[in-house]
Parts: sequence; C-alpha cells; structure tokens
Amino acid sequence: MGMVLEADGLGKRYGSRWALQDCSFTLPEGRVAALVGPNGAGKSTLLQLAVGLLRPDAGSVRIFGQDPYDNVDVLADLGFVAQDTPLYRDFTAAELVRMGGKLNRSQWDGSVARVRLAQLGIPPDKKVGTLSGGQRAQVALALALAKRPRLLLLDEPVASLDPLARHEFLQALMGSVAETGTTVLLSSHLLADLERVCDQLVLVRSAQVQLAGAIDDILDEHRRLIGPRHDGRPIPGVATVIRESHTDRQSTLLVRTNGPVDEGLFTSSEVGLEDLILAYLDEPAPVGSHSAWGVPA
Ligand SMILES: Nc1ncnc2c1ncn2[C@@H]1O[C@H](COP(=O)(O)OP(=O)(O)OP(=O)(O)O)[C@@H](O)[C@H]1O
Repeated sequence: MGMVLEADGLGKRYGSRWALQDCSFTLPEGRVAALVGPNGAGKSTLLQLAVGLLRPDAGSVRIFGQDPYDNVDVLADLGFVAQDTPLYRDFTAAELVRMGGKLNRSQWDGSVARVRLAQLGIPPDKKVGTLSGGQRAQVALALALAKRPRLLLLDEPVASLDPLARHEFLQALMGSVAETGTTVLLSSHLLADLERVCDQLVLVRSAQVQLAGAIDDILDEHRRLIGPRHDGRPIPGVATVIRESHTDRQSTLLVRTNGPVDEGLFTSSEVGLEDLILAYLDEPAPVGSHSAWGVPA
C-alpha cells in the first residue's frame, strides 16, 4: 500500500521551544486518520508542515513522496482547511466557488460545493464575512471537498458546527472518501466523532508523537489489567504502564503490551479508544508552569 504522508524525525521550533519534535509516522493511502492531542501539543504545526506552509527545522515530511515546502505541484492534490477556516470575507460563497474553479482547473468539481451549500441553506449571494462561524466553516469544507483532493487535511473542521451539522458533515466526508478514495488527516477534540469515522490514529502530546498506526492494531496492543497492588516492578509482557490507580490491595493499570501478560496474576480486558486516548493525554503540567503563575504546585 502506498504512503501518502511520511514524516521522519520531523521538527519545528519557535524560538528555542520545539512545537513539534522527532515526529515519525506514515499515513497509508485511502485511510481516515484522527490527529489528537491536548491544546498546544503541536497538531496545527504538524498539519501546516504537511501542506508546506511551514518549513521543518529538523527531519522531513513527504507528501506523495515530495517535499511540500519545495514542490508547489504537490498542492494540486492537497485540500487543507485551517483551524480558523480563513476565507476572503468580502466574497460571497458563490464567488468563492467560482474562484476555486479558476484556481484549481484540473480536478475541481464546483457542483460538489454548490449542492452541499444549497442543502445547508447557505445563501450564495451574501458576503461570507457576514455568515456565522459555523456557516463559514461549512463553506470552507465545501470548497475543500470540491477540489477533489487526494489528501485532505482538516484542522478541527467540526469544532464550530452544531451536533446535527457535525454528524452530517462527517457522513458527507465518509461518502466522499468512499467515492474518491481520498486520504484524510483530521484533527479534533471530539473523540466520539473520531471513533466513528477514523481507522488510523496519530496522537501527539508535548510536541511528540506518542502513538501512530491503525486503530485496531493500537487497541490490540493495549490492555487494562486489574490485580493485586503493584509495587512498580517490571511486568512480563508489559512495555509501558500508561496510567495506574491503586487502592490498598488492588491496582488497575492501563498498559501497552509487548507480549502475553500473565493472566494468572492479572485480569486483563480490552480498552476502548476514548479511554485509551484520555489515558495518554493525562499529563502533569510542564515543569515551571506553577512558578510562572506564582501558585503552589
Ligand atoms: N506562530 C507561533 N509562534 C510561536 N509559538 C507558536 C506559534 N504557533 C504555535 N506556537 C506554539 O507551538 C505549540 C504548538 O502549537 P499548535 O498550534 O501546533 O498546537 P495544537 O496542538 O494545534 O493546539 P490546539 O489544540 O490548541 O489547537 C504551542 O506551544 C504554541 O504556543
């Protein structure tokens, strides 16, 4: 299977602080990948590196085998909706659809955008600057779908949509994926939505990729173990303890395995995607955060 996106040791620094560091993963063709992580983890930075809006300070990212910063030709196959869905506010939605047609001659299908926007009741003749935030997001998404990209990168696309619009948008996205085979990388904090539509996961925390791969494989690798109070000694079959809680006698551990775990000692059960992601995202505040605010740690 071809790789649409290959990140290798990818890093980006703002001043002396790494926004993304040593990031390596691949995204196979035709997959829908969830990009998750806490606020400030580096998700938008990763997406902007992938579309060539930022130049890496370390490592590389390749899109269809090419460096997106140096090869503008790659952009013809990319659709990107940035977090704040920037649009020319003085243009109407109809003008933006026409403009999309002029700027993207090869694969552009303006009827995709027109049909979507008509279904959503978005007026074609109103300046987009006067639409609501959710309506503007819908216009940006419709334009991205009309481009018929081979890779679609969406930075929190559904954050400003109402629940019904969110559901409908994700269905339309899945329809488009099924029809055209588009690969999607989609950042969101809405884990239940992601669980419904994604088959790949990229989890970023503290500027680093903690998990990346097929969701089924990742879930297979993790277990919840319940057993006698654990004293911290290595457990055969356990590579990493992700989260642990203890009572006087009993420990509950969420672990990443690297082999079979002794089921005589622990009761082992599967972990759901949402629980798994929450366990990985649960991290202490960075060193110095409390003193910076003058409050006790
Ligand atoms: N232009 C910039 N200049 C300086 N620092 C920046 C800039 N853009 C992002 N950062 C910093 O880089 C880090 C990663 O930011 P990024 O926007 O990639 O996070 P994110 O995971 O997308 O967050 P969120 O979920 O809140 O959108 C943060 O610490 C942020 O403050």
